[in-house]
Amino acid sequence: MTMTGEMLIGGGGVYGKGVAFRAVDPATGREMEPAFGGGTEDEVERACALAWEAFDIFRETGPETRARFLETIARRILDLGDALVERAVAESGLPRSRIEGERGRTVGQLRLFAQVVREGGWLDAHIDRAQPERSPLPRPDLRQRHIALGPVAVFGASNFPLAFSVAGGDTASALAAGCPVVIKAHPAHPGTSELVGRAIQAAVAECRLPDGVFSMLFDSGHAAGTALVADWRIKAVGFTGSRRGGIALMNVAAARREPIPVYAEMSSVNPIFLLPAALETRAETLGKAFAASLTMGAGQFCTNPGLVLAVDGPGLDRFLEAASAALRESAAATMLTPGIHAAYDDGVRRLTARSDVRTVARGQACAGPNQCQAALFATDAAAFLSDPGLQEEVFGSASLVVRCPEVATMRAVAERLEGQLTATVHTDDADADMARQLFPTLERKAGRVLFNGWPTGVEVCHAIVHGGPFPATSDSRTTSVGALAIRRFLRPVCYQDVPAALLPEAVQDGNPLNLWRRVDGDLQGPVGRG
Ligand SMILES: NC(=O)c1ccc[n+]([C@@H]2O[C@H](COP(=O)([O-])OP(=O)(O)OC[C@H]3O[C@@H](n4cnc5c(N)ncnc54)[C@H](O)[C@@H]3O)[C@@H](O)[C@H]2O)c1
Ligand SMILES: O=CCCC(=O)C(=O)O
Repeated sequence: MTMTGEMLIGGGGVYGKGVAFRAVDPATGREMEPAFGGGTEDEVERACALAWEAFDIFRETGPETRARFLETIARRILDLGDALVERAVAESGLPRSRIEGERGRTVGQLRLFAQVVREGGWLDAHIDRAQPERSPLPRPDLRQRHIALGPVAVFGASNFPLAFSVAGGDTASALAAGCPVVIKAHPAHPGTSELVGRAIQAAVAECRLPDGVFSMLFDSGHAAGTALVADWRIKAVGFTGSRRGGIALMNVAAARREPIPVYAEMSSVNPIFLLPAALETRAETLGKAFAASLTMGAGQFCTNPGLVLAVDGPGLDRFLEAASAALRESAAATMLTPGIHAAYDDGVRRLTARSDVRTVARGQACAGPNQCQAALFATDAAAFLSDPGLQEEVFGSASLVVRCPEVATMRAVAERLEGQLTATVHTDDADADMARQLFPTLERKAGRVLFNGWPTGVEVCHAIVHGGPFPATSDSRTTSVGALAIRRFLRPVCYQDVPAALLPEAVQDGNPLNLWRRVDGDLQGPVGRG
């Protein structure tokens, strides 16, 4: 498939009339062909109009049609073969093995949502039948199902050019819910975006869905994205990126005549709590494994372990020695964009310059442009507690260790932390009481609480939560990864005394979709399904 630099609007390709830009290979600093035409308000308007036109038809497609559509996207992404992998590697600086793994995750994610759509649990069908004889007042016939919210604007992330981008979790869950998607492609990987976008466009045509089910816009600035979120036809937003970008879009959404939900995943330092007995028994193993998690993918994971808390003493010293030794061996790695690299270097410089923060170790020196040289810092709890600036994420392989005088201080620090995607505890049996005391705080602070593991590497499944209180996300009630993500793009509708001929299938008497439903308070199973 050749790249044209065109945006995809409905079934067609349109070369944007706005400012053109090229992708940059961060490993060489060179610009790549072709030039991508930036979107203007006219093109945003056209994409939103088509999405709105498609909405009522798409949202009422049956579960089987939508599931097949998601599976068709998955197949067409795989059909792109090596061309997709090569372009994604060149645009992101990520190694081939990582991109191949991410492609598998993206395809698996689409297939998971196909299964979710087929099962129909997301419809959440309830029926409370009429009780005309009830006294003192009769009860009307009441039925409830969930429907799609409307067209969704998705902002692809820079750090997962496949799994969190054009056909990533936000797009997959919105399409699964029955929402048309208008994606604002990330300018760091426009070629990858065009390839994947064309695969989705082809799947729309193959499944004979309305053209407006999917559109994709380019813009290296913010105008097209802002106009998209402001458009009255857009009813929700999915975003992964910086805190500043997420908050800017939340403000645009809140200022609309009809405010809409923004599901923004933004910033998290993913604290690691090393409890004393765990440190005592395996400080060296923990130090080495921590360094591996910290440097994975040049640290460009929102789950990167950017903060470590432990009680000061010989166990922590051994941990730091092992982590430092591993970090000193770690090669510098190419970051996603020159901008992200500059932000990393700035963050590291800021920490290095502080008198209350010590540089414990650095990775190997950079050997090429835009490389991340890993950095490990240490401070004490008093300094950390006195300056909220020390909680700020430095996106990349940088982490701060906080030396605490006692376990109670670890808990006090935990209480002061901002919302997080993850919180991790390393324990041994002898730490059980301390872990129990920490637990309620960690549940309040994070979307995922892990024991004796590392936060990088999110499983895509039913039980996962990739979310958390602000600023990890803008809405802690949900997740951007896993089956639950579909709920973000649905809302309940109640049908009161609606004639049988007008009732949607999910709440018709004969249960034609064969769903689990609650009828007059009793959970009733579908025929032939366990
Ligand atoms: N939490 C995460 O998973 C995560 C992932 C990637 C980057 N980041 C952070 O974000 C920084 C920049 O990286 P990035 O370019 O991927 O994120 P970003 O937030 O700058 O951009 C993400 C997307 O949002 C758009 N956007 C940003 N600000 C906007 C605004 N004010 N109005 C309209 N649209 C806007 C961008 O054009 C892009 O499409 C990194 O250095 C890192 O700190 C965090
Ligand atoms: O960067 C955000 C997502 C992180 C992730 O999916 C992972 O750790 O696997």
